[in-house]
Amino acid sequence: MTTIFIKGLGLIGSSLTRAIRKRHPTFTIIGNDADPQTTAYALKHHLIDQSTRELTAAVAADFIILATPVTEIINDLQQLAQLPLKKSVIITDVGSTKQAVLKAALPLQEKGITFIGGHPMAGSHKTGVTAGRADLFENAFYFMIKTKVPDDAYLALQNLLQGAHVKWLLLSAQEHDQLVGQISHLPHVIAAALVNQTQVFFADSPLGMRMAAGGFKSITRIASSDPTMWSSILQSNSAIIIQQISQYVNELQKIQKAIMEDDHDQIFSFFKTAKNSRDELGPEKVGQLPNFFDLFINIPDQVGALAAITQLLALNKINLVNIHILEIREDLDGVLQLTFMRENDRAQAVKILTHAHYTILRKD
Ligand SMILES: NC(=O)c1ccc[n+]([C@@H]2O[C@H](COP(=O)([O-])OP(=O)(O)OC[C@H]3O[C@@H](n4cnc5c(N)ncnc54)[C@H](O)[C@@H]3O)[C@@H](O)[C@H]2O)c1
Ligand SMILES: O=C(O)C(=O)C[C@]1(C(=O)O)C=C[C@@H](O)C=C1
Repeated sequence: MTTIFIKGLGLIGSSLTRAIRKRHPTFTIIGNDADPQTTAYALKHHLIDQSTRELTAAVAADFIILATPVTEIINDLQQLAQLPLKKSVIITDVGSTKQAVLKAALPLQEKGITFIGGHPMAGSHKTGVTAGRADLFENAFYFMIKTKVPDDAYLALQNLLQGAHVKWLLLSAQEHDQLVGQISHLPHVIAAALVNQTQVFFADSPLGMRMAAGGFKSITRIASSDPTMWSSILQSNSAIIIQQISQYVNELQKIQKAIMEDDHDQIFSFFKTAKNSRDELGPEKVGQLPNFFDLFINIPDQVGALAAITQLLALNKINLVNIHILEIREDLDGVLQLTFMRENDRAQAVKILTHAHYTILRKD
């Protein structure tokens, strides 16, 4: 009997358990998450077989998967080194930075325990167990970090995650952090900085940002990502990201200078060079953007208002992936973001909620 212990049943952890379940239905999955609602959901939907609040439950495992924010992964690797784990266990993580994680895994490796740093290059700005899906990683790259482990350990991990249908790529922790610093961490900093600067720009006319069309929304989608996760990522890849921010600021200064000098050729070449590179990437290679469908509605500032909406959707068998209150001020209505997996679910929800006299604000 193969036993998996997984800590962190959010977007990534629950997507992995879903993929493992598909390929290895007989494996026992023990789940650990700080949020009791998450473990309850995971049990109810058979994503895990047992839930536990204790890391010590990992001693029974053949595979341990750490899928919490990076700082927590680092913490757990240190704790795991103190436990009497199975000699044959394979430990892996999904954290978005790898040098700091590998450093924290050293005490385990010194004890002869196999640790393989991992990172699926797919995800979303959505979080939590309800946003997870078995096909989240399909055709995405999945980085594995080169370490001194028995060759068959890589194969065993790949076999475990076969149901995720990823493209495996082996690289060093340093190469990994440089690469994802540029193509993932820096873009998240830029998106958040742009939203913050826009917010300041419109400080006296708060409606300004709401006028934004496709351009602003495309470049800032990832500014909706989880602040806990992203603080953890930047703090564990600080030296690299500091350098990459400087190089980006240089690029902005170049275009600022060209505009100040009214240098048409420089301005044209700035956009032309970018267009050529971006066009080469092609939409099909841009990575996994899961098709989530958002609906924004007014929610009255009344006790039970949220429950009334979720009950209405549940009664009509409409599956919600995520629910998020965006604004709620005393005595004023708030904005509720409802996320659906399928466009049809959202269309049904619009019909039902309109019929129940809720105001639909927008669909994204
Ligand atoms: N979101 C992405 O796009 C993406 C992609 C690849 C890798 N990652 C990495 O995957 C990891 C998880 O990210 P996610 O997007 O699934 O986040 P998430 O917020 O959806 O899930 C994290 C889960 O961990 C739980 N958790 C947090 N602290 C905990 C603790 N101390 N003990 C037990 N459970 C705890 C949370 O309750 C939550 O269920 C992060 O390390 C992140 O860097 C994220
Ligand atoms: O699609 C998104 O929203 C993501 O941000 C996914 C994304 C990224 O592409 O930067 C985010 C963090 C990861 O570690 C890997 C993937």
